[in-house]
Amino acid sequence: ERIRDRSLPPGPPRLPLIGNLHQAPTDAPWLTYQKWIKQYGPIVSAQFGGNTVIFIGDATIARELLEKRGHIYSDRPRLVMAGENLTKGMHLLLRRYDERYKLHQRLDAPVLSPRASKTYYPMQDLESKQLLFDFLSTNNFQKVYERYAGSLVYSLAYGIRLHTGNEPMLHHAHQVQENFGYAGRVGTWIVDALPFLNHLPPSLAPWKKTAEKFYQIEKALHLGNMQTGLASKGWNWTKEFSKSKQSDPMSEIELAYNLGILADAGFDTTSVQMQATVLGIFWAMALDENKFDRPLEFLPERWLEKSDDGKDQFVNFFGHGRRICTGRHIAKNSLFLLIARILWGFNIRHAVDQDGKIKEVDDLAMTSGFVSSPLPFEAVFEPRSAHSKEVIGNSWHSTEKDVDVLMDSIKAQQISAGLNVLA
Ligand code: HEM
Repeated sequence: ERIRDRSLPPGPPRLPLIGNLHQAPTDAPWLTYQKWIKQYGPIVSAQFGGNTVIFIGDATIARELLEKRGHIYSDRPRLVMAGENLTKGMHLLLRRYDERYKLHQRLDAPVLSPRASKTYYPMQDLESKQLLFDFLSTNNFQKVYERYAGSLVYSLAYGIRLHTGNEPMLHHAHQVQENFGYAGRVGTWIVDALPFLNHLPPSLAPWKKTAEKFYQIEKALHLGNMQTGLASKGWNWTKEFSKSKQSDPMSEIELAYNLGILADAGFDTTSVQMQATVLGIFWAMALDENKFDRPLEFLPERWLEKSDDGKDQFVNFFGHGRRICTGRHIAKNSLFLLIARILWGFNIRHAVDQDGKIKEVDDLAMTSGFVSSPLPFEAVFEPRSAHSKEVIGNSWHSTEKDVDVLMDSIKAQQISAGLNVLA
């Protein structure tokens, strides 16, 4: 603690060399960071091995720093295991904020703009009709939502629909996400705390073997999907990107990773926990008692009136500034359509046990890692009436389901909206 840099914000006491590494939480880290923010104030610093991390727990400060001064705060720290050994510098989320990152953003931007995102309605319409139809026969909502999200981005990126949610490709993608989460866990890899150890030969650096195994699994997924995308009949992002001049300087594998990361970011996104040197703690900001009355209560009406009480409330659920989620327009359109259609078609109830007693749900129980989602719980989806059941069935059976036809209709829509379509 004596060696703490006095110019840094306050934070928990440190040990020599390792700093706060021994306190690095592997489970629900946001709870520890929220505790530190309550104890030390809205800007907290901690030292994880060689990395200094600044946590921000106030929405106004986060916007001030991460948006208005985004040119300084858009970089990522060095993550040797996840960023270098596993993804070989090709993971968009972990890329330094440099010219190569900007090239990737320029490649993605035309298909993710608000105007382009609007044209994806035919795919969102089809997938949401299947989602409602699936709810007539199952309450397994995790799987139903996941199939929706996966099928939507895989159709857009590669022209691949996921009909059941049991496809081996989805299993492969999950394995990749899991490996990435494991490689990115704070406090797991000594080489993240002491990067010079990465110069050791593989025989003395066992983590390199793990990283290489994970790399091969991921490479096979992205390259295989890109080939399918290029061979598919209809329009898709793979074809569009391969015609873009932004992809000229990229190798085949770099382009495959760009597409793969984009697609995978699009379907396993319950909440993304990014590593950064300056990290906005959404959990603390969204539950800030100074800005929200009774923050843990479900009071949707709190959003109906724009707050004029001077409290700058947290609304940045997709991140801040230059590293903001680039798929947010697609995500918001999906959420609007799904929420409206589900509420129109279904009553959602607690599950009950054999004695008819309600099975309570802990709505704060979440998985930990880069990507975090609710721990499994049960719920019951019941059609609101015989009429809604009939409409759901008829809409699903009569809708166009050919992905190539739908993707070509999207392309036609983009052309008529004046967008520059290359493929
Ligand atoms: C409700 C759904 C979604 C949520 C809550 C969400 C949230 C986030 C968050 C919090 C980040 C990190 C921002 C940061 O680093 O500060 C992110 C990044 C990202 N998201 Fe999303 N996202 C969602 C859907 C999507 C979809 C559908 C796509 C793709 C079609 C997507 C693509 C990406 C990409 C590519 C990044 C990395 C951006 C970069 O670093 O350049 N996301 N998302």
